[in-house]
Amino acid sequence: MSSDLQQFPQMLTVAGIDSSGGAGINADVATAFAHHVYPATVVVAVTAQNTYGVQGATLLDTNIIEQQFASIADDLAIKAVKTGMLGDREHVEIVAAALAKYDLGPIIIDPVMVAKGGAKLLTDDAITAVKEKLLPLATLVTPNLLEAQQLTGITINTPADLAAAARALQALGAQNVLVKGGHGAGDELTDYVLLADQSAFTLVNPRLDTTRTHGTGDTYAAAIASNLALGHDLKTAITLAKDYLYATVANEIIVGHGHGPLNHWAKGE
Ligand SMILES: Nc1ncnc2c1ncn2[C@@H]1O[C@H](COP(=O)(O)OP(=O)(O)OP(=O)(O)O)[C@@H](O)[C@H]1O
Ligand SMILES: Cc1ncc(COP(=O)(O)O)c(N)n1
Repeated sequence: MSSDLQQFPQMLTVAGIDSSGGAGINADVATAFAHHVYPATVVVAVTAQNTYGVQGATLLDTNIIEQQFASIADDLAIKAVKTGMLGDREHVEIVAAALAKYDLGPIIIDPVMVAKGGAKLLTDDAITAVKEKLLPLATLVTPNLLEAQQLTGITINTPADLAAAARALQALGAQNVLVKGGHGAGDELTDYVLLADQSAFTLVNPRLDTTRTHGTGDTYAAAIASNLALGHDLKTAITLAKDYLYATVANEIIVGHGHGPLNHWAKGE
């Protein structure tokens, strides 16, 4: 009986498709494969974009989104799930309801709001739904600095502000918090992690002089989800994901003419 066999590690990404292949579901699938994890996908949005920016976006009908969740939950053995671009309030609520309904393992919420080129990927009125419906389900939330400010109302200028914003995100219901520092100033980028047991640590790396950073946030969260699907604890999953992400930025590939995609093969194998 196949059900008696050990299932290959499986993760799920719930996000948008990027026609140019560098961000969203495309980045998540590439990241999962690089980790030898099998990726399933719930497509929420289809975007027309390239390395210059986002030219168009369509959110899918909510029925087909619910059906995708049901099809996957009926068959696969998902060990971790991550969300990315969800578009608007209605889609945030549909996704939150599905995440609450099915057991898909730890839930990583990447609260994607704005693309690198500046295009809005989440409507303003959806931010309340993210706070009220999604964050209480989050094993880990992974905002960048701007998203952390939007979600908490705290302006982040100092390390103390950063810690306060992370605590505020926990108060909103996220068990663990990773605030990404890619939008910070200076030669060093600092990610701040606050774990459920109230311990905190930072991950610091040099800022690489490159514009090829399309999909860094997606790749980071997908690598964390992949590591969790492989059985790592959360702290190890985050630390390994950060090493992987850095390698994907450091080992450039030349695709497109703007904010190019990452090198998801950077770690070899
Ligand atoms: N130029 C760079 N050099 C090295 N690391 C980088 C660089 N840019 C971003 N990173 C790393 O990528 C991670 C994600 O950064 P960022 O804060 O930009 O997330 P994000 O805004 O969610 O990403 P995205 O714009 O893809 O959604 C961080 O850990 C950051 O340190
Ligand atoms: C479908 C989709 N999801 C997420 C992003 C964010 O990635 P980035 O900020 O690197 O543009 C994106 N551009 N497109």
